Amino acid sequence: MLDLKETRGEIDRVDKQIIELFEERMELCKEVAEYKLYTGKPVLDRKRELEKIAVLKSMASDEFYAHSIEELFEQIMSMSRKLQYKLLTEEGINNDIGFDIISKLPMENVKVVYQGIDGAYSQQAAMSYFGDNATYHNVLTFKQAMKEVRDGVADYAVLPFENSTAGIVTDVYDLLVEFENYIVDSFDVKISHCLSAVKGTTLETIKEVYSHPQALMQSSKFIDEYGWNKVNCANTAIAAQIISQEKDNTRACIASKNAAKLYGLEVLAEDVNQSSINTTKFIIVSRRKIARREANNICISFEMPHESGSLYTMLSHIIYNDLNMTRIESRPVPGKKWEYRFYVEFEGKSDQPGVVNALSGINAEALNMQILGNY
Ligand SMILES: C=C(O[C@@H]1C=C(C(=O)O)C=C[C@H]1O)C(=O)O
Repeated sequence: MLDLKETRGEIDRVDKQIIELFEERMELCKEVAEYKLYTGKPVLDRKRELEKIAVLKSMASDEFYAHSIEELFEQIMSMSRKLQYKLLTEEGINNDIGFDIISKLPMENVKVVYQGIDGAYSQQAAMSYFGDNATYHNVLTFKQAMKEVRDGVADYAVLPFENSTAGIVTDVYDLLVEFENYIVDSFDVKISHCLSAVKGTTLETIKEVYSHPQALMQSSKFIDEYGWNKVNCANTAIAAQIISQEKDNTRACIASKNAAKLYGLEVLAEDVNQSSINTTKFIIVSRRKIARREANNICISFEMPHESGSLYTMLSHIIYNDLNMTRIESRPVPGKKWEYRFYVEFEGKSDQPGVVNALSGINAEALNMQILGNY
């Protein structure tokens, strides 16, 4: 029988050679990086990589090894690119992610826009964040809020980003890519929904419930128990306004207690959301590319070639630079069937070397990378 210790000793000897050769290869890659630094040639040369892989695979003695060699060299070349991004970053290339670092968001006499009407949760969120020294106005769509921020009509928009029960607010995710505005802060608001209707309505007379799709989802258990139809509205407060105008006791709405009061409705049931920890994360959006000094979250979006392993390759930049990923979401790419845009959030600051390395790597290797904010 073979001696395990002896064979392992042989493996150790081979591994030492692999390390020496790997380091020798990486030193050569540094020379390539230097060449690229002077010529401005991009780090990634996928054509060269594919040619190399084909040649290396043809040197393998069987199919199994050919496959392993492909994986191994994909990794080795990925390491070599990461080293090159790091060197270019150290030389000041790709360093300027362009955020102005500020100590505090300007809050005095600012114009704040929210979606919905009086009594909307977004209004409540906006007022709790900016307080009495801001002026507030509302628009009917998230897109209009984004436009007003872009055009300077408003300094900030306060938009819902994600709910702990119903998940992400997909329209807001899409708009963050469509508009060149930036997330500058985020905060949580505890949400408690009420079922409200005009006087004379009871749980027995109701047939339809009006609200925003998110609020309907968050209260679906309660609504479905009674078998009521759900009717989508642009906003919970708009739903309350419609119910108060229609004066029809087959209809009710899901909205805040505050909205019920504002539109003269009676509250028939409180806290109808299925989760008692129902919370919505709101974001503050600005057209200025600013980041608070203590901001420690970065959100990016990118698309990728439709190839096996491409998401893995993108995320490897985050892992390699020791960054803690806190969110990953995907949305369909407009006009492209079954292709997705990814949204990745990780901890870090825009001027941190590891962040700069990761962003330059993803920017070079993904399609349409955008930094959505450092908040
Ligand atoms: C080293 C280079 O940079 C990258 C890494 C490669 C490698 O490690 O072999 C090949 C092509 C480039 O994507 C190069 O351009 O030669």
